Amino acid sequence: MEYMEGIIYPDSMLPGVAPSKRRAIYFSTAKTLAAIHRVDVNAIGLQKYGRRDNYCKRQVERWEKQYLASTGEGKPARYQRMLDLARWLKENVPEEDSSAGAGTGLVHGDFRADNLVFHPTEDRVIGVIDWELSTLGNQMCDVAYSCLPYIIDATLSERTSYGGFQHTGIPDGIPQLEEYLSVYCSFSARPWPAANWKFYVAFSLFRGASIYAGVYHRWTMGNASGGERAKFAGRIANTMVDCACDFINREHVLQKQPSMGFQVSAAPWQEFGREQEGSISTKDQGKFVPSEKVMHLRKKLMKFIEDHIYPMESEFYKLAQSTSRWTIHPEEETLKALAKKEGLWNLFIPLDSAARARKLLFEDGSLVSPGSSNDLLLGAGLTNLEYGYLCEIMGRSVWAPQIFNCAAPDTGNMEVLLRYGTKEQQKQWLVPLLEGKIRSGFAMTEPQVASSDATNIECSISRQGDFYVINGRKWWTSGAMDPRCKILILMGKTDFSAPKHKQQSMILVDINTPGVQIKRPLLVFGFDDAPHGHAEIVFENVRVPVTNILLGEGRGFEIAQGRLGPGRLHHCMRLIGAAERGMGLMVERALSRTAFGKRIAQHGSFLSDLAKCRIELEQARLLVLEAADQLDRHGNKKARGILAMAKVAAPNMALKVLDMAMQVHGAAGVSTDTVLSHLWATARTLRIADGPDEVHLGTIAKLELQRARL
Ligand SMILES: Cc1cc2nc3c(=O)[nH]c(=O)nc-3n(C[C@H](O)[C@H](O)[C@H](O)COP(=O)(O)OP(=O)(O)OC[C@H]3O[C@@H](n4cnc5c(N)ncnc54)[C@H](O)[C@@H]3O)c2cc1C
Repeated sequence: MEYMEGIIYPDSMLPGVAPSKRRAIYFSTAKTLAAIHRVDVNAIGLQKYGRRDNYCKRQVERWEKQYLASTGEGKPARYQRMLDLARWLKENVPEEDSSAGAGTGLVHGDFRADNLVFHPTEDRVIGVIDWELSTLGNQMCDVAYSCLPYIIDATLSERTSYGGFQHTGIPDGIPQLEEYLSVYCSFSARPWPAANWKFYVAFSLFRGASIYAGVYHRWTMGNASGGERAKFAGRIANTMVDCACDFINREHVLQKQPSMGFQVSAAPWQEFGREQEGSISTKDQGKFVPSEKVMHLRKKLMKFIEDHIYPMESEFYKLAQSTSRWTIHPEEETLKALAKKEGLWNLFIPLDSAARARKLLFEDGSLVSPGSSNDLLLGAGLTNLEYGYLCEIMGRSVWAPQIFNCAAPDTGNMEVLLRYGTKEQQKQWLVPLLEGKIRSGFAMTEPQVASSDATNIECSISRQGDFYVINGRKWWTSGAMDPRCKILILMGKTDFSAPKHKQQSMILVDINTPGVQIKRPLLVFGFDDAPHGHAEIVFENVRVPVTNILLGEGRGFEIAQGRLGPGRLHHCMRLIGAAERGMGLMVERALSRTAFGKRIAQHGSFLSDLAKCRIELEQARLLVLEAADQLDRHGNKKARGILAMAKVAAPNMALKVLDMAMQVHGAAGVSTDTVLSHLWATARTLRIADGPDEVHLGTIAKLELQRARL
């Protein structure tokens, strides 16, 4: 046991808690119970903690005895229906109770809302208290007991009705009983409990009644621990008995199968796992089967995002919509430190680029980055294909990539410095970028010319002695509004008279150089993407040292090719993740919302649209993985056709899936109350940014025609 700082929700209706949080709280409760039930008691030395078999039989006898001891002559009145109930229970103990096999193990014994401690800011259980009644035995008793709020409201107070959610209506956001049970079944790998549900619920009410009868008895003697509220315990005890008797007499208590379009199969845990991972698995053999190492990182990333980033999203948005929007949320830096500690850092760096930087920067031992191992700074030694499986996960939240130091445009800029930077340029700019201490921008696009054709760029870079002087206007320089942005890679012309593809150069510009004027942040469908932003910037007689040129004058196109290949693919990978998130939210909504008498998930039109989304998503994923594989094996130039295909397919697919997800959410979908609209807006820009669709389609068609001519 240890002290845990957290929240306890004493009322299972969760008054004052937002609906989305209520849902998360209930699902976390179900997962926690499943986790307790999955504990291998032998492995932790608890095999002798109790007898596993005949748990219910023994429990009914024990609680009947307790009841008899708390009621009768000279004590509170004994209720005949309670004794009838005990008899019914003894006669109806499920057969499975007599064995010590599946479904038996660690039992908490008092698993209810106010025995759970939740994280102070995230909706997940961090502690389970009050293990006084724990033992080994039939775990379905815990499950039914945890479902009692649906059947009865047993809070101690003076009321006439004690109906549970099934009587009063489910508070907004709290899942249906069926959903709650499905989550439990999925996470515990237990079959759907319909067969003996009547018994387990009746037993839970019986046990509750016996406990309350004891509380009431102690109150009559003046020593109840619950204070004055204990005076209501007698009445609740009898209400529980009545409720159990009614329950037993009901024809239907739980659907035979979980409906709502999902089936709990023989191995629901595995099913759930597969769903969570999309089509990715290491179990099979084939071309796109990630290694154990990659799968390990993937799971770690997923957990990190679920545990640390999803719960912070609304906080990040709140700051980004406030008057302090252009500042960094302190938690962002904390999470970066945590990600680094967990080895989830700079994963985008391809093997070959890491090798060059390692040689230039670290081999002579002159440069050791304080607090971080050099190997960590240069990523995990992954190929583009391997990174594909990970980058996808980061795409699920617009806030995630930067936490792992894998956000655009920093990744592309680091890639340029890794591949083409001199030792001095690397020391000055690459190292702090790798460490996540500064951020960067890429300034190519100009408002006055069609910038999808970079030969149009007009910004001039002219040499004057030991300096280059830069004049021009750029816009959509992403990340330049970020207070941590210190360096820009600028593309401009060093020689207007040279052959078309030799006029351009790239140069490093310290954002604080005199003459760099940030004019305004641009908005994407109203999103300014604070605190990073997309800036319009004027460069007026900006003087930078000649040593800031990258690779040499006239080499801008050469660098652009190197920068854009992996960078483009990273966008595609993230779009797969954004679409996966959309799918998840869409399904969750469709399963929980009722329109015209049935769940949205039960309407035929939804099912066919959902299936089509899944088909398109899987198609796009395969294309993206294939492109990454070809990039690894053949390089940028040879892989340009498939890269172009992925770049067209991924945003179009993501837009379709996210649009459908928004549709299922109704008006909420187009609001900023869900992440969908922001993910959609970002996906829409990627039909333009990093080259419009038409340019990529042109590349694909050109290659196709060339092939026909060969
Ligand atoms: C959110 C966002 C972030 C961005 N971040 C950056 C950044 O960090 N740095 C940066 O430099 N730029 C950035 N950009 C700019 C982006 O790269 C350019 O918008 C893109 O290259 C297109 O250039 P353009 O806007 O000048 O469109 P134009 O070149 O004017 O093209 C407009 C349209 O013309 C059509 N077209 C163009 N070429 C063809 C063709 N060959 N065949 C048929 N039709 C064609 C297409 O429909 C195209 O959409 C960003 C843009 C957005 C929206």
